[in-house]
Amino acid sequence: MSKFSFELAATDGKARTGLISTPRGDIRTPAFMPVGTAATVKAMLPESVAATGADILLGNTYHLMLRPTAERIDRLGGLHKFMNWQKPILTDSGGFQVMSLAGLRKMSEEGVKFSSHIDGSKHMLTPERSMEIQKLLGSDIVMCFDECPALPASEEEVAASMRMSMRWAQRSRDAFGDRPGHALFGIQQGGVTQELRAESAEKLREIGFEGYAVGGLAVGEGQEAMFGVLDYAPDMLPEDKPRYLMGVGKPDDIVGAVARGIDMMDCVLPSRSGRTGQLFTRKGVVNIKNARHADDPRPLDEACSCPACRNYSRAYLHHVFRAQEMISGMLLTWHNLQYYQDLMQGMRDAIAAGTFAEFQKTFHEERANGDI
Ligand SMILES: Nc1nc2c(CCNCC3CCCC3)c3[nH]c(NCCc4ccccc4)nc3cc2c(=O)[nH]1
Ligand SMILES: [Zn+2]
Repeated sequence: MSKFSFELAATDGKARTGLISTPRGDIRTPAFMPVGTAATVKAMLPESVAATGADILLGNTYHLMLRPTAERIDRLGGLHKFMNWQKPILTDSGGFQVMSLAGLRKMSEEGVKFSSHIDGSKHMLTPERSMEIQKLLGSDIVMCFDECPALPASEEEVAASMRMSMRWAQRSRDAFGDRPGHALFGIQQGGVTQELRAESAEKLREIGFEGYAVGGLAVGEGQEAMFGVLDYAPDMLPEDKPRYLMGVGKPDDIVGAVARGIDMMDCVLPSRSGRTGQLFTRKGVVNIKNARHADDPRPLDEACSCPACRNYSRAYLHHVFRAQEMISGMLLTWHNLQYYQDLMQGMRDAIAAGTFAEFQKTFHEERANGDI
């Protein structure tokens, strides 16, 4: 059983490119991780997700503990076997999803009591239970059980919440146990307050993790405030370990985060917006629902290698979207995930070549020119 390790290959300014090695395969960084909430990346076969270039995908403790339950997935051989994805899987710890999805929630030092948004059944998540669920799922990268404070929140509330998350991080570490080849990532909290971010980073370093996430962002603070935090927060985390920015984001958020030293990101945006007809291209977002595409014989993006761009016209994509045909979600999701993976590959190449500044310049210029 080989172990979990991270090698930096090159840096360009604060941007880094490297490789996370795990027993289930390597993850090229900077990496974008598609979200597979209910043991599926919606509208995609696993082999299609792999074909886009994704090295790792996300599973979700909250959804899977409710349905079909972690115990059932364990009995059936674990999440990799269950969903036919043999590469690495990272699972979030569930706390964030409880706060955004569950009904009737009761927070305490122990954890969170909540009722299922599916059938109203009662559940409890604690650091210990979250570690147990993620172990039953068999995920390769496990996230600490944390609390992400909802905005607006006073500095005192953010401080108290961060300190509870740090106590939960210790309990997560203690409950995780010794699992060679698997990783436990700590999650930095502290809102947009530098001193609180520093206190959180110090506590996480003391406990010691195989990777570190920047949490508590992309919760409505806006890109400027998020970048403001990213101008200092990643540097507070150990330089030789992966840095994971949770829940991000739009393509320009991603480029800006990589420029500030982030190695991994996840977001539902490419898949969710694919299903609503929002298509990401180098020149900006195309809304395929718009009538102007009805007679357009051109591909969406002639530079894209995905099936939607290789084999179909904009007119066809417009038609199947309007007709709400199932192939629409499949093609549009595939395109958006391919766009995100091509964006990551472009950044990995640029950082390795020392041309990341030019990459950023071209990225923004192409989008500004419109005419998509
Ligand atoms: N543990 C934890 N998770 C966070 C998450 C969930 C990351 N995706 C998990 C996947 C696992 C399964 C589901 C997702 C976040 N997501 C966001 N923003 C998403 C913003 C967004 C929402 C909808 C559309 C686009 C962007 N901020 C986050 C902060 C935290 C955090 O502090 N702690
Ligand atoms: Zn495409």
